Amino acid sequence: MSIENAKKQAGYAAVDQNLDPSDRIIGVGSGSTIVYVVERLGQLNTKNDLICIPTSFQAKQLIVENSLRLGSVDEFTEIDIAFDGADEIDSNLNLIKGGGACLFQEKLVASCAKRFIVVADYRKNTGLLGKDWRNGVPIEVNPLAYKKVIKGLMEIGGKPALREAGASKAGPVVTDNGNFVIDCDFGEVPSNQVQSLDAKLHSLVGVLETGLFVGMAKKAYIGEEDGSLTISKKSSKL
Ligand SMILES: O=C(CO)[C@H](O)[C@H](O)COP(=O)(O)O
Repeated sequence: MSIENAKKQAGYAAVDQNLDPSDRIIGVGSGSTIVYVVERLGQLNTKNDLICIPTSFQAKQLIVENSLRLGSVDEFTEIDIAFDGADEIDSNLNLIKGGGACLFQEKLVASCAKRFIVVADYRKNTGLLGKDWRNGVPIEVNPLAYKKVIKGLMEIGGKPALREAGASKAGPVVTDNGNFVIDCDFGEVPSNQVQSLDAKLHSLVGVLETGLFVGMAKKAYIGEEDGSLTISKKSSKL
């Protein structure tokens, strides 16, 4: 089974098994796995009843390309269900997100959602944040504050790096919100320390949002290498 098929399996099953007939306002995450969620939403007979809330420019394009109705999070602050990908998932369904630099809008939409469902392929489900995702925790920062935030991150024991755009643009990545992203390596972060790390990051002036999603996900749909599906649930929230 290819990685692409694992993503598709997770995306389709997440929609089929979680979308209730009464759900109207749907949060749409970003990345390559969410493509299959939106594809599935676009196949529904009831698609015209749904209003989809994007988390990025990419998500907006996906919604429009699949002939779904587009809404905005400043119009709908109560979202029935949101779907999104993840860069790494721990055993308590804490997440690292922001590999695609969309973490602020992703967290905003997830925070508005009654149910937040993660879709991913098997490489993401490591059980421990920082285990295989070695790029660090993505942190969105105001450009004026980036040097000060880098200093603060080093003081709390991280190894920060300003995310560079690479071959497509000279200089740093600029988010959909006009900010920079700092990726900060903290090594492996045990589940019971994710929340306190997130709080430390938020205490730095200039940090808009972090890619640590603590206790937000209700379920994770993981497409496995052998073609099977794993569904992880957060027991306390179900
Ligand atoms: O957080 C994200 C973007 O900011 C993505 O959801 C995350 O990077 C996962 O992407 P993919 O589905 O392509 O693996």
